[in-house]
Amino acid sequence: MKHRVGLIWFESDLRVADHSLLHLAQQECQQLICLYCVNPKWFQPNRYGLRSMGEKRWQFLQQTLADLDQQLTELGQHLYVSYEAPLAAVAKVIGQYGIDVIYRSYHSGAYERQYYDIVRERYPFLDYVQADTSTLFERAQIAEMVTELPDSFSKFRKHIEGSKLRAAVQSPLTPPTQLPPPPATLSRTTWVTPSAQRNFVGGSHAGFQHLKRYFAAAYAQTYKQTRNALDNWNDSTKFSAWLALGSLSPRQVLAELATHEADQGANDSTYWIFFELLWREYFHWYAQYHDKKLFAFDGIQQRRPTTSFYPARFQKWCQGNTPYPIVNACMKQLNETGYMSNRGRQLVASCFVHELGLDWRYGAAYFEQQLIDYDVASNWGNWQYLAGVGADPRGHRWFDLAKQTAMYDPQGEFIRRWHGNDFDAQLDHIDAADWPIG
Ligand SMILES: Cc1cc2nc3c(=O)[nH]c(=O)nc-3n(C[C@H](O)[C@H](O)[C@H](O)COP(=O)(O)OP(=O)(O)OC[C@H]3O[C@@H](n4cnc5c(N)ncnc54)[C@H](O)[C@@H]3O)c2cc1C
Repeated sequence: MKHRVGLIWFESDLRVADHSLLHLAQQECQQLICLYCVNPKWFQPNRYGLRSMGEKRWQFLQQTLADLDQQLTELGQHLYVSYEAPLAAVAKVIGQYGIDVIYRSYHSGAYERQYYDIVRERYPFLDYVQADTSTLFERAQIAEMVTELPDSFSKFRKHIEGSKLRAAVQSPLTPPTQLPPPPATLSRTTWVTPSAQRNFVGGSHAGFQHLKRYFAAAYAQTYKQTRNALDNWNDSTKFSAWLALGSLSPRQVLAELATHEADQGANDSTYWIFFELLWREYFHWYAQYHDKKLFAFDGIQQRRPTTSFYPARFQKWCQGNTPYPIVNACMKQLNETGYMSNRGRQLVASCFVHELGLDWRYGAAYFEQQLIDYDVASNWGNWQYLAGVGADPRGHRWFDLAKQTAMYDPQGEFIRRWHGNDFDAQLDHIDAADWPIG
């Protein structure tokens, strides 16, 4: 064996199937520690005064971790969860167990990458192995676009399609049959798994069941026509939460899509699922390419928006208490379920920036807290796009909320279901004593 004790540092790759690093660790290590760090920072107020890990997200993550532990147990391993800051947790494990190699998936988040870089600097004598486990492509397959990322999604997609790269996406790997054992002195994490939301249950087990069920039915055949609906479970795939935590890989989704196409036929709609996965793919490479600019007010455009921050407006938007019923309904849906449709996200983000004149980063931070499918690349990339500081060649997207309501909720059903019509008469409250100013 090449290594005595290996460390696999899990992050957004919480599965055992289609995970090349687990296969490597199986071949190379006598013992292995499977570590996940729950960063205490996630639960403290961030620069936007929000927590990055809201309650629904935390529930889904806990279910996912418990499921991963179960999968690892079947392979002779278990998941060791640390509640210390990642650098401290990794340092402790390295020191206590004499780690000589660290396996870690590439991450799209700049801060997650920074943790890893610091570890590498502090422990230059260890071996390090990285792999692309959360994208369709590995960096070597699209090397020219990784080093010179196209400035729009269309150019990226055309390159992938023009070079017929869909066929180059590798088939998902099966899980290893066995993993090297953990050191005998490594304590086992005990689990108290929170009960599940009705539809979204964290972990590969539930994710894979959902994937199979979705493609066994005919929903994908009409996906393109139904995907913009605001509230129905089967109108879009609902794969995002499992993809975000890596309990499903995009290659697993693509493989099931191909099987579906072989069984039930390929059409515009089935193609469109691949198209949407390419959006996800683009944002993942975009986040790695633009690094911390993903979080900058002026984005990648070096053009500062004319928006600002108004605490009362922000609070009303978060609560679904604006003069826009469709926005209120979407926000209440998000707060209650941890999910919002893609169309809903576009509408509430457009309202945030254009109608309410708010600094887009606060909206992105609120999504980060609330969404169970929060994904650093897709979230901040889409917000930049809508705020006009990202990869949108048109500059910005301003949705006409009245028109959109007529199109997507013509009978007002969605708004009624989520009480979008319950809002205060006034958006900005000005006390007479404060007026006129000066
Ligand atoms: C402001 C804003 C914030 C967003 N934040 C996130 C986020 O944090 N996490 C996240 O996964 N998606 C995010 N999205 C993208 C998209 O809204 C969700 O992926 C989608 O609604 C999830 O539902 P679904 O799985 O049913 O999607 P489907 O319509 O079934 O799409 C299939 C898959 O394609 C990918 N996808 C679809 N649309 C997009 C898109 N615009 N950008 C990137 N990937 C896409 C997702 O992985 C999705 O699961 C955001 C979009 C907007 C406008």
